[in-house]
Amino acid sequence: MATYSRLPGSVALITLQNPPVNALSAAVRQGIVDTVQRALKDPKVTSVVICGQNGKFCGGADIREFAGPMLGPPLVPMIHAIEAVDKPVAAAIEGVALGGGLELALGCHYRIAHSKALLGLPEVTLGLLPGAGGSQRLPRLIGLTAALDLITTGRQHDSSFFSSLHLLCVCSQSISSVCVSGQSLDSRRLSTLPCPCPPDVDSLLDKTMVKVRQRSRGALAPVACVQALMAAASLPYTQGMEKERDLLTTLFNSGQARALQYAFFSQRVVGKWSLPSGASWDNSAARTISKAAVIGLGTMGRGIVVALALTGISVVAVETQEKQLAEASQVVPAMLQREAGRRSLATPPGVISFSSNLQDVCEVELVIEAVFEDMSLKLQVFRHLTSVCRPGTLLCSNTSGLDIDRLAAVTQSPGLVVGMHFFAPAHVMKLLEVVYGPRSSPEAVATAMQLGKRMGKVSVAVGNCPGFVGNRMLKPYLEQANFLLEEGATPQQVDEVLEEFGFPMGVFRMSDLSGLDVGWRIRKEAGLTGPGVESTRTRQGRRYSPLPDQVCEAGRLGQKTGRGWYQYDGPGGRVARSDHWVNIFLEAYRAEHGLVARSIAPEEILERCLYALINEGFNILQDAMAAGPEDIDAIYVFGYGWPRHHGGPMFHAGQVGLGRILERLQHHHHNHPDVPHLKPSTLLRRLVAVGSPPVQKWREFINKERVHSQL
Ligand SMILES: CCCCCCCCCCCCC[C@H](O)CC(=O)SCCNC(=O)CCNC(=O)[C@H](O)C(C)(C)COP(=O)(O)OP(=O)(O)OC[C@H]1O[C@@H](n2cnc3c(N)ncnc32)[C@H](O)[C@@H]1OP(=O)(O)O
Repeated sequence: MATYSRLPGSVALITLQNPPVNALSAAVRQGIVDTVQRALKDPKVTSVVICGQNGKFCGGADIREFAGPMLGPPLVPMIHAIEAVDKPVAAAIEGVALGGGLELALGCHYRIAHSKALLGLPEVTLGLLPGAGGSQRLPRLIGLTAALDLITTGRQHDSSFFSSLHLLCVCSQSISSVCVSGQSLDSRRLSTLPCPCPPDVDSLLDKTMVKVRQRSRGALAPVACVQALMAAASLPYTQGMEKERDLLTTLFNSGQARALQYAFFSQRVVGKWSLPSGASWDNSAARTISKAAVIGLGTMGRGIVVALALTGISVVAVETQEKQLAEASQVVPAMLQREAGRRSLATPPGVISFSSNLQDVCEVELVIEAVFEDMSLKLQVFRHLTSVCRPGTLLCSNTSGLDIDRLAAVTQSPGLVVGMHFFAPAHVMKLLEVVYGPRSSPEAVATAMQLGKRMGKVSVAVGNCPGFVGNRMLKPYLEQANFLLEEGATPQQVDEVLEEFGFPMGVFRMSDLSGLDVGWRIRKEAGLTGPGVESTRTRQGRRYSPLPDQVCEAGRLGQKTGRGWYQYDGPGGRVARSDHWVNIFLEAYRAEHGLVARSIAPEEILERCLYALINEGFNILQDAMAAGPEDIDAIYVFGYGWPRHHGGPMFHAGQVGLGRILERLQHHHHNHPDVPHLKPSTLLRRLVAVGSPPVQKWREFINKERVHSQL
């Protein structure tokens, strides 16, 4: 709703009220219409100020309402009516003015903002465009060039940025004196102004279109944003508004908008974590950490040190290898300085001290072990930590998939052990998997989750199983990609299909980037390859592709060696080029194993890679290793490059249709009975059997099934 009050003198104050961000719900819009009418009718009122309750102007249209029928007064005519009134109306912006909130402010005649307020038009991140006149008014106020950048990226800025673009008036006169002076409002109505364009407007629009298509492959909204701004640059306001409405209608009805809005809410749902034990975000107290330590200063460890220091935590950075320590003590402060310069930090960065002595962690409250991915080494470190740390210190491991409970078992307080699985580069990547073992205490989980939030991460609580959630699902995906090579595909073909779907990198380019030896080492540890293991295509009772092992054995470890599934300009090269060696190698491999190459359709490539991954997601939900589909989807969007406009693997399954996913998995499993990952999960079958409920209902369904022991 919106409340009306009269300030001393002749100013009417309208306050938007819809906690927590005063989103423009039907009730708020109705409140605005009613209170503006009241102000207009009151002869004593000569000017109007619109503000938001609790220090927040407005977070935009109420996204929750997008799922249902549009009720209440529509936004576009409401804003237009405000712009048209003959009493000056000012938006007084505190906190945020985003999306429809900023569009409302653009319909006002004046805008005043608190220096810390954040403003922007982030609709593109929700698969939309600023559809309440924003795409037409903003360029008329700040010019086409600046508007293109703001609207196609959805970037938010503080008020000093917008003051410099003259979006805000630094009011030397009060609103009431504007009225008293009888200044005409004509020039304050943005819809009446021409759109300032640079001389090379066509080239600017063309270049922006190319850029947005490259940046977010397959995404509709950025393209529609450019089209709306083309209209602003070339058409009168009324026709521009028609174009805005048409584009918005198309976007609204697209699956992409639904996917992006789901992604917005799933990011928030995962913060409200719960464990099978009943412990949850609202019943578990977190400790506030001010001193931490990181053990191991390889790539991951260095990033973690920086991520911690950026939050103001002081860090003891330990590395026992002298050479590595010397290098890290040069590199890490520079990384920290660079990162601190990029962000506006609320507190100064924490102090980092470097040491080669594990004893130096004895005073810290939390330790993150980030040594080599080797269980015996990690066990050794945990044994040592439990003997040198103060009782009560939280011990965390950055393992990417090893058993947290085995590490906990060698400590004095297994309840204080959790996994904190960062993604490289750890100070940049948004995802953190917080892994709870059977003995991890709610306090330890809550502390790791809160620490992740402080570091600006999307933290997701996951259960302790090999590979946790992200890497466990990656396994069948990689496996299918390798099988496809055996059957006749090339790395480029597979990668192109996945990149066309929207992944920034296909599976083989991604493997080259991460280093092929990572998986090789894990497979050796699992006894799947290595000396003495027979070179067959069946291992440990299931189909196995030795292809990636053989590529490693040829000394091709990916970008770092200049050769992998592709060739590069040299070790560390970035540009992947197809390599004749790989084609010859694949042909020889197929000949050796009596395989006849066939032409494989892009649909089969996509289905086998994605549906195998999705199927594992259902198994993970069934095993209660993730609390709900939103957790899996957030992990894939924030950690594995899953295209956000496809929502996440589980959301995508719902959009494709669970029946269809089941049918295709059955088909592929029938063709490949020795591949267990293609066998449809029981949960998927159960969901199809009850009519394929929407993804938002799965959590409830799974919990009920569990109670009735159906899963
Ligand atoms: C069928 C064809 C029809 C076609 C025509 C239809 C015509 C319809 C006309 C529409 C016109 C379009 C209007 C406009 O252009 C569209 C928009 O405005 S879209 C919304 C744009 N705004 C945003 O994207 C802002 C999103 N929010 C944020 O970025 C952040 O929440 C924040 C505001 C910066 C605050 O951040 P934090 O303090 O960190 O808090 P949280 O993020 O955790 O949020 C707290 C709480 O609030 C909920 N929430 C936030 N914003 C909204 C919102 N806009 N609507 C609803 N709810 C919102 C959030 O989910 C959290 O909820 P909780 O998890 O606590 O339940």
